[in-house]
Amino acid sequence: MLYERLDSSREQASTRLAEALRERPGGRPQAHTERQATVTRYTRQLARYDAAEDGLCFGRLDFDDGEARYVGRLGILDEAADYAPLLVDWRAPAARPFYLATAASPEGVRRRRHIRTSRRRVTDLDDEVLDLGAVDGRPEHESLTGEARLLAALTAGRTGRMGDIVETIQAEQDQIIRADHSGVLVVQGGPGTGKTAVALHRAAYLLYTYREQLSKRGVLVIGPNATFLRYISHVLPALGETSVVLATVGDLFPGVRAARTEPRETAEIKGGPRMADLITAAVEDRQRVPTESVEIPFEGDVLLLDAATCEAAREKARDTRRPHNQARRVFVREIIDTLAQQYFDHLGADPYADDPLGGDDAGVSGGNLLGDEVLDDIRHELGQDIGVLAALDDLWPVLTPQWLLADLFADEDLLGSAAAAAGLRAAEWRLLLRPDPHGGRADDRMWTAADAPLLDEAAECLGEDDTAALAAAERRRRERIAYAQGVVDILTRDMDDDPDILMVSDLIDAERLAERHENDDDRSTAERAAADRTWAYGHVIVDEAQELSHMAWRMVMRRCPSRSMTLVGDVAQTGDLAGASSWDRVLGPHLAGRWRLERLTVNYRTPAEIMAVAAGVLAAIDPELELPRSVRETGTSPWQLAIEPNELATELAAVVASEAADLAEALGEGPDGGRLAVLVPAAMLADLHPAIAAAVPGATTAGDDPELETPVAVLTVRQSKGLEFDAVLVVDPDRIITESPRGLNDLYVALTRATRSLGVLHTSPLPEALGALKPRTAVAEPAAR
Ligand SMILES: Nc1ncnc2c1ncn2[C@@H]1O[C@H](COP(=O)(O)OP(=O)(O)OP(=O)(O)O)[C@@H](O)[C@H]1O
Repeated sequence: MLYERLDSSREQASTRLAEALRERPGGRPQAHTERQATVTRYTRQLARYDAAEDGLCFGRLDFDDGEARYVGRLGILDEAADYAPLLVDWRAPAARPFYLATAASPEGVRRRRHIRTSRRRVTDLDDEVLDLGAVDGRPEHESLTGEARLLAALTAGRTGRMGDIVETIQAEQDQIIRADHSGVLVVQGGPGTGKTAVALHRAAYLLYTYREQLSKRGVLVIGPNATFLRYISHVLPALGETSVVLATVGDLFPGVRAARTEPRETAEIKGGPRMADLITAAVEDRQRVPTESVEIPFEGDVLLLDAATCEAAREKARDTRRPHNQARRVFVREIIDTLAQQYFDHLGADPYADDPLGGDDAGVSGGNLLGDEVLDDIRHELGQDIGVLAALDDLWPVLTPQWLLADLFADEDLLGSAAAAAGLRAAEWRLLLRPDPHGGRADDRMWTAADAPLLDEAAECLGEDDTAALAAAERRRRERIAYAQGVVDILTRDMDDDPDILMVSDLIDAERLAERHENDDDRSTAERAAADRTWAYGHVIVDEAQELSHMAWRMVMRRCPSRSMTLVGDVAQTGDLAGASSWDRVLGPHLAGRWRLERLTVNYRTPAEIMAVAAGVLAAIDPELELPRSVRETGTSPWQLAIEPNELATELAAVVASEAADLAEALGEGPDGGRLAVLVPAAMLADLHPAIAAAVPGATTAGDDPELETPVAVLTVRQSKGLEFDAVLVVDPDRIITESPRGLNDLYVALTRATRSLGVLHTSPLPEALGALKPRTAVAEPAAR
């Protein structure tokens, strides 16, 4: 019955969409906008219906009073019966007991039923009876909701794409998903505790609950890298939400692609708080006062621009406290006024002299023979004069963020001067220098992820040179008003002057009518937001938030002036040198204590046997940090295998082939078959990948943009952040540790990526923290298998 309703809603939406698309809106801008809104509305509806197709209804609650309530992926009402709910959207308050009711606190629920369907057929039911009196055997984990269904979800093979968890959200996760959307919520949780899942479901919940508000401003989800964003990109569409912007920090500066990589130490410097001062100083350094007077040829004469005039103009411009490009208008006006006066005085005093500026009598003749309009004309001429403009550009150039930084990083003098003002040592700022193949000016592919926050900071200091844009906007506004006035005139033309008739012009005047048409923009909120650096999002979610640098936080905060944010992460997993070791320390400068903390404590991904090994590494990072509790055991111990250095590639390839075969046997091949990750020190990736690729032909992925849906992925630890696999092989943990000052954190991340099995292969002695690992005795030579 529910599927029949879904079909009929879908049909209705398709028909309306087809009608809207056939419509010819004609010349009226409003008709065009209305048609676009209709198309968007029905396209979204259809996406929502399609997303609900699998597992439309997945739960049923039976209450003590005999009421039965069905819970599913969207809400369906019975129009024939007073809009009684036939199916409750999982995000609606009425669905909450499905996630929260427990035997200890049943909230009136007698039975919770998990319903599994496959292609519209019910394939399985799990019942939980919450009435304590009626239960013989109580569930093993009292705190788990829908344990059987949950464990089935957790032990299923990985697919290389993250899935949604609406059917099995746990109580501690539900609290966070539905937490009040105002203010900053920080969610700290160890590996596998569902931080990413919770963050994405929270986005879906907020869009459902505050749709009106959030669909206008949009929701931004920030993740650590493009591979991760691809991994999570299906979750929100599967929940029927398509209007969220997914981005890395490197994507947040529109028009720039962070295509280059750089040493960690350089990125660390770029992420530090002193960079804000460095950029302010770099901008100030571009507001110059000449050491000697500048000679400017003008109309056959020579004007003199002295240092004192420039200094005074610079002070006036700086006093406006406007960004550089906007304050420039004041600087230009001051200089041109002075030059104009100089020329005017000279013209009026002695218009026929050969050497106008040299004479003692220049400008001192008392009254000027010429009128003010001449002075205005001179100003105008000076404002167009190439020589004057060149001098102004030299003293206070119009700058884009890209030009500012490209010049700065390419020029030792500029960089050294700004760095000294910001308190950077030479050894530090020299890391920022880069040889510039582009002649000092920016190419949009020359930037790194750590540059994006710097470009954003520069954009704040520089501001837009909006003179031309303001003039164009004013011109467009006048055109719109003229058009709207025409509309009002036509509508009121044939009406009598009867005071009892309400005229259209009584209701709306041309100016207001024009304003209504101002927002003619066919792009979706997400598209407009992604293209606009100054866009203020309605809510911002940051995943792997521990990785963000100080400068990145400054940029992210600018994207969300309302500070309605959800930040999820784990300080024990910080790999970036500029990242966080404590939330307090990292968020303090931006939020001054105005944030609240929630914790997730249960690890759904990693079995207890693997977490026992990871526990040693966590203790080595910081004994105070808490290990999340694993929800299940597999009975399989992680293992270690010592290998001779010169045999690493061959042996590793053989182990990979045998593990991949085991996985395929256990989980089958194809899209739902298992996924194996080989996590290697970054310096060894290029050497090891070919041997592995040869051992499992056609089944591996590696490189800058790995394809996670292939059976075997060879990755650096950094690339594996936030991801998960059925089986994981970690290569040379000792080298992973020494590759970075946060090497132990990296190792902790690597060890906690698996849902089933973990093996560690090493060519040097195992780090002490991995003492609990047992040798791989059970595994024979691959050839013998
Ligand atoms: N309530 C749940 N029901 C089913 N699966 C869940 C649930 N919570 C988490 N999971 C699964 O557990 C795995 C780990 O979740 P997720 O990646 O969100 O964890 P995380 O805390 O972000 O991990 P990490 O910090 O290690 O990257 C995912 O496969 C997720 O789907």
